[in-house]
Amino acid sequence: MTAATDPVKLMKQQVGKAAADLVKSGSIVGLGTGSTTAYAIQYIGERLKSGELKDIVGVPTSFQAEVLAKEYGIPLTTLDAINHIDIAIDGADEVDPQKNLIKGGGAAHTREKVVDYLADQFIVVVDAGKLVDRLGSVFAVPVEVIPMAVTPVMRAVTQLGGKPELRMGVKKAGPVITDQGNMVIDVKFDSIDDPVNLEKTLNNIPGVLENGIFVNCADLVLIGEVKDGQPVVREM
Ligand SMILES: O=C[C@H](O)[C@H](O)[C@H](O)COP(=O)(O)O
Repeated sequence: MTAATDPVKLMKQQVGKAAADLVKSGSIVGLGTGSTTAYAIQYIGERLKSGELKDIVGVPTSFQAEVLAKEYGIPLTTLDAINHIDIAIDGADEVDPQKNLIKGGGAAHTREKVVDYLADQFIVVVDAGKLVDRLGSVFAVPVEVIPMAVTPVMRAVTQLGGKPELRMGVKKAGPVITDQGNMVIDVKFDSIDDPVNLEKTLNNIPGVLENGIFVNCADLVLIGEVKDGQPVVREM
């Protein structure tokens, strides 16, 4: 693995590697999405290539994860072909002290939620900048919406006290389109006091497919930090 030099990249790389080290031979592995998980996927591939790891099969949570897994030689499967997932490794945009998460900065939270909740062990990999006292402090909640329902869903989340913004593409005119062909509304709340209920309330709005609040799901949160110029990984 090429060493990263940027401190944030270094933290992501170290924490991704630490999670990849927890994967055992013979496992079915949920492969998350994002820049941190990308390092875990890379390192799982390197362990497979070196023969240290054998008989791994991955379940990708996005087109990005699928492409990376193929690049690093990780065989893939689908949920139709398996009856469980041993371990899932995935990033997050915010993590609170109860290990509740906001995910979906890469618009992949719908498939991630399916895979991460199915896993016997779900490991979250983040750099220290993702830790918050209360969900919603910094990040908006990504809400995947079917295209014809964007306007009524924006109205409904405004009535709940949120400030909605349709996520727009970068280097692409128009809105971001998810792997499912839908759109994403980022909803900023001043404060999320009850993530358990907000997750359900958002998903009950007609036209919403899934939102990025993950509660009671993470088993282990690994945090990458740089201390005295050295990358370290600690458990939450
Ligand atoms: O949709 C994307 C995912 O939920 C990511 O896992 C999340 O946004 C964290 O990504 P990153 O590791 O790039 O910060």
